[in-house]
Amino acid sequence: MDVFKQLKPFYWVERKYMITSILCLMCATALGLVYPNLLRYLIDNVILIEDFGKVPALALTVVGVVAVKASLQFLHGFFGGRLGNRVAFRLRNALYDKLQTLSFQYYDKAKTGDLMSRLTADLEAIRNFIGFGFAQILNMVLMVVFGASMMLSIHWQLTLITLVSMPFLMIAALRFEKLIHPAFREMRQAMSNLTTAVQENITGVRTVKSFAREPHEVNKFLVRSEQYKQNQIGAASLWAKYFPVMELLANLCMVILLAIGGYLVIQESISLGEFVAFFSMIGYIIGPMWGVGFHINNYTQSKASGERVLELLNEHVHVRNTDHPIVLDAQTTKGHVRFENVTFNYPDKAPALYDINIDAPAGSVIGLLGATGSGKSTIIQLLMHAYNVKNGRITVDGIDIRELDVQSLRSQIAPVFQETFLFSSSIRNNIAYGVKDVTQEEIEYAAKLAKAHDFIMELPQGYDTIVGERGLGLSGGQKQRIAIARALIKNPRILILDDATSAVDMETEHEIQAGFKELMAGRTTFIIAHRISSLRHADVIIVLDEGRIVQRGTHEQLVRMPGPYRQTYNIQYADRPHVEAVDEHETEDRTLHRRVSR
Ligand SMILES: Nc1ncnc2c1ncn2[C@@H]1O[C@H](COP(=O)(O)OP(=O)(O)OP(=O)(O)O)[C@@H](O)[C@H]1O
Repeated sequence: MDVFKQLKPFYWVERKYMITSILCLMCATALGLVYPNLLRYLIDNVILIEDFGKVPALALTVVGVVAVKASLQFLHGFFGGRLGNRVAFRLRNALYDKLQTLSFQYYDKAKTGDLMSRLTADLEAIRNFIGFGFAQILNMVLMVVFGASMMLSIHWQLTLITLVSMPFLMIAALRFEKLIHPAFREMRQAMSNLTTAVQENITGVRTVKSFAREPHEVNKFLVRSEQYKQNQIGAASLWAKYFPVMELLANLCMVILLAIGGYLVIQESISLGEFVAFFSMIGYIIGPMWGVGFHINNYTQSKASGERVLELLNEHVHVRNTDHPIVLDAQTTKGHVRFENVTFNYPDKAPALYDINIDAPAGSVIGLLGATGSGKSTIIQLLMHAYNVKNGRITVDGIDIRELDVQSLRSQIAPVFQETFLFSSSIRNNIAYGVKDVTQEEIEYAAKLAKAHDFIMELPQGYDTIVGERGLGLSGGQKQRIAIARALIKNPRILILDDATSAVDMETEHEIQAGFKELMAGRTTFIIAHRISSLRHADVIIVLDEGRIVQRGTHEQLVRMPGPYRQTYNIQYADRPHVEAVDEHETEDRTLHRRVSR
């Protein structure tokens, strides 16, 4: 019950729906008791004494009771539905909010399929249980209490004899629940495997096709589909066994009742009316026994779902604001960035950065060069406060970024990453993603600077063209240019170009960079690139190797020094005369040389 205690804030605010729905169901159940009593009255006080004048009144009473009971059942469904949906709505929004606050560290390990199922299937299980399951369990208990008390009040000995097979019914139901519960769990797992296969296949369709792995994918799906089928068949055969057993035990009650009750009527120990009422009341006890397995299963499933939902809601947020965060003012922020003795490691890994010191005055351009895995992107991630720095500090305009409001810090930074993510929306919306209230002119201006305007205008619907999921339908370079326009429109103090022009050809890169010049003016810019041509104009170029800064200086300085920068330069400009003769350091640096050149 601890799970439901923790979920209380989500359903307790809707208690008026909950209480009304439960009350309606209880009243409907209580009204059900009127039928057996009417029957008893009809037989004993009307038919047996042939006083048929009372029949119309009795018939009208039945109609009235049926109408009221139906209305109550409707209200139970109506309020229960409202309750379930409103609780699910609150939970869904809370989960989505939580997903937004969770830090990069969480997403490094999170599984898409698992998160999706928490937001859909698990929420659905909770919605059903809170909306209906809980009331049904209460109602079940009530039916047994009402039915048994009434039967006891008519003839307690007959009640006890009739209910002799009840414990067996109960045992059978509980045993069934024990078997069906793991079967359901396996079925859900099999379903999840199946959907993961489909999801990965669709997402990676290009890889599948280009490696001609369709038969392998079909086989993989067949195996999982077969597993799901087996689970379904297993569950169906459990149900198939359950029903006859329950039917047998329930009918045993009836047989005992008919035999002993009939005998008692002949003996005139009970009246015929009482016997018939008794007979129709037995359903009040047998019904809940049938359902007990189903309801317990429903409860355990929703409890498991509740645990999964709570696990996500209670997930630790690694990067969060301090109690009194400093909000960066967009007007006055200058964008002076400093890294002071920053050493950083990702969880459970060796440090990705060692003792990094960078001073990037407002408006300067910093180039970052280094082999794959040397820590360039990590520097950028840390600047965006994606992870917490524990050793050393990073400041913006002299303020430690841990003191800054995370949102306000990130609103001053516009990144263009290696991999461009586009939403399945119009190109206009994709460019305007990071800002509110933006005009068409501003969008076009940004697109022109990013050299995206011309190709956008060539599309049949121009800026209204809907790009497919993750930007399918556009070339890598086109996607990147949209991403650059998206960063530009944000008008940030700090601009990050993380291999931003890697997907465009040299000529376009040249054009974009011409646009960058205008754009970078007055903004602190970090450029990560593998092409010297992208960062040769930087004020300072920092060369990284395995998390350490190994060289620092302007292009002109670095190209004159022996070391990885000059080697990279020589490789990339191989068709031009080498800057200087290869010296003795060159041989030592050969390994690094290969790594840097990528
Ligand atoms: N999210 C992460 N979780 C754990 N380790 C990571 C994570 N991101 C990067 N690393 C590790 O940190 C080190 C530095 O990676 P980083 O991405 O900063 O390199 P990079 O220089 O940007 O490489 P590239 O040029 O390939 O983008 C690598 O060893 C990498 O495996």
